[in-house]
Amino acid sequence: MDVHLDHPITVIKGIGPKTSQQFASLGIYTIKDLIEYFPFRYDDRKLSSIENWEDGSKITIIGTINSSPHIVKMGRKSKITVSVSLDNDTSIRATWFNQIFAQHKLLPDTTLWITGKYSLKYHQITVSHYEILDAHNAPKATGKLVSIYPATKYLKTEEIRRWIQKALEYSCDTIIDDLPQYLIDKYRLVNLNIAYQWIHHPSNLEEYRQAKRRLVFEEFFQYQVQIQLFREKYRNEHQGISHLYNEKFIKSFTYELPFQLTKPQTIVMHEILNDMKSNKPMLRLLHGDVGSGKTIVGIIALLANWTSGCQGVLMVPTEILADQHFQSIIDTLKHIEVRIGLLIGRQTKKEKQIILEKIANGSLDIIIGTHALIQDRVVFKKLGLIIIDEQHRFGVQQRTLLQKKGEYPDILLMTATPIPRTMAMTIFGDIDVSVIDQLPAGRKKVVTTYYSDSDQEKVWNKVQELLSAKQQVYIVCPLIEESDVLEIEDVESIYIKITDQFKNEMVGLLHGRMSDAEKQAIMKGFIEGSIAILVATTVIEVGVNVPNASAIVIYNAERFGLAQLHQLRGRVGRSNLPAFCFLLANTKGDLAKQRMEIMVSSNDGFYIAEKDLQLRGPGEILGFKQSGLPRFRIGDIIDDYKIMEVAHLEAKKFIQQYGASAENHPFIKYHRKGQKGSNFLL
Ligand SMILES: Nc1ncnc2c1ncn2[C@@H]1O[C@H](COP(=O)(O)OP(=O)(O)OP(=O)(O)O)[C@@H](O)[C@H]1O
Repeated sequence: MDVHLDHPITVIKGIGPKTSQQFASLGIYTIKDLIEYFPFRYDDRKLSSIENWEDGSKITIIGTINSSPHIVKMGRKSKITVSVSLDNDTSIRATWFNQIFAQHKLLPDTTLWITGKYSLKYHQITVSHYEILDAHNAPKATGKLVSIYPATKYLKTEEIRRWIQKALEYSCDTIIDDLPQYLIDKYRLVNLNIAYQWIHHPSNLEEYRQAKRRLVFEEFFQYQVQIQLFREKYRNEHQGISHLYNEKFIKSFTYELPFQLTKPQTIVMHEILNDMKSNKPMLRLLHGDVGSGKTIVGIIALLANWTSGCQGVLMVPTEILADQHFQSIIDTLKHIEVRIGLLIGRQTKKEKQIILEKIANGSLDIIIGTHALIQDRVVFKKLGLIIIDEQHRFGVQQRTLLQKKGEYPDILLMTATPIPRTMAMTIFGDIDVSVIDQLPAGRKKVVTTYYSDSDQEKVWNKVQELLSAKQQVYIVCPLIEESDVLEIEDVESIYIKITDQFKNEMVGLLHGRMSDAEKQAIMKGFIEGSIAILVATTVIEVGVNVPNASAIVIYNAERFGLAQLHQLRGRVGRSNLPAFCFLLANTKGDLAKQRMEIMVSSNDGFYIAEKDLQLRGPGEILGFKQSGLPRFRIGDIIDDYKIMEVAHLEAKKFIQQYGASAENHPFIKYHRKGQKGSNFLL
């Protein structure tokens, strides 16, 4: 039987219901899914010649056991040691830790491959992998670069490797390479079949590089064609709503604001209003550093939308933010008769029912909410504008579902992720991008300093001084990635310490495991000023706006990505008050010190992200990793950005050449079938 890439993995002999279920938990259903489950690293298990053995390095040898195993057991721990003679008449000691079950295999005269860490002092190898030499079969996973896959409790990397090998054997005759030939020639890409073989079993680094280059190009090109086609269609083929908004009203509203819009805010506002006026649906990304004043621009768009007789929504990622925006929008618009509603998960069934009815019969004009807005039950009378705040926190499907609740409504995505404009345009396939690149006048730089643990006294003195001046303070607890439970223990113990230290102040505690009602009560207290100190985990990271908070203390700052520290720091300096950020950091290493220095020297999100990138290596900065930029199977937007640029340009040409029929090109069609649909902006 011919096996094709879109066949289910169960066509492979040996994959039964149990294994296929285990693969399903990794999102693997078809042969293609399996083959495209790429290794995340390679273990170099090529035979190492003795002159290259260095203390502490990983080496691979072939040898024959020449002693009986010496076994030491300590409770559940164990150690097996044998002597292994090598080709050159010397011997080396080999030690296995905690592999007591191997003792029956490690018998004298057994010849085996061994990979492990070499100790010069003891002339010993600590075994991480071994394979007994089999006269009939080549070694399976040694003597070469060995691919290592993300494994699970049930599917070990060896097993995954074995099934992928089978899948490659089954399908190698039927794999069709339909990437346009001119691209293969122009970029000297290796054939798809070879790329699959090499990515799983490279003989050397060059094969790996060539395979990866081909597969990344393919992935990015296909992504670019699809999003560019989508955008073309969304913008050009569909009639959107031409908002005939009340220009005079908007003008006088902006005039009466308690502050003057900054120049970039004004420019961006006009860009958005022009899009809204046009009958093409808007699809725009509004990008601005923390605290640059994106929200007011969003509010103006919502008002314009309302004056043109449509409903508008603002969707935000957390209930804290929804509450906050709801309150502040009501406050900003208190002299206007616009009807504003809130829809969030915490509301009772009855409350929700009332809101849903009002949304459906058009008696609410602006609705602020969380994911709750996406549910089927939410039906709008006339949805004209969607604003999504912190857009990267939403999945693509969620955004699409919201968009389908209207007839090609205008869409404005807002983000503070520090990605340069041209990069955003490339990555998102020429989406329109607006940037607010200036903070409101009068904003002072947040004065940032870092302290070692032993130096904390100074920080708390300054905090006391600010509290005495009736200002408020955030205290952010260490980031503990492995465990929510530990994080809560930490935040609670810091809360007790702070309560004890500042006996005369109200201290609030906020973390992710609290109930929504508790969180809301605490946030309300902090916003209204009855709580002076807020001890919190990173739940306050995005969007929280309490202008009277003038200082933020961040524990274990060295554990955070700089982009994330910048976001956190953005919680202060949101008014004319002088603002302070105190980083409590363990800066023993040079790198940690350098990173803290960057925070001290700059308040510019782009600059910080760039520096973090340089210092920690591409793709590693938390801000980027968490930012929800589209994720790919093999390509990495940051590491492989050059390929993304090329793919972006080639996709543009491809669409020009083929027009709308581009989506029927076998290459695009084929991939679309296999596409899991998670990579798209919309
Ligand atoms: N032009 C302006 N002049 C003075 N203050 C302004 C101006 N524009 C906005 N503000 C105020 O600045 C504060 C921050 O604005 P906003 O919350 O919109 O920032 P943001 O860009 O959404 O930031 P974040 O990404 O951190 O949520 C608010 O208190 C807002 O009222």
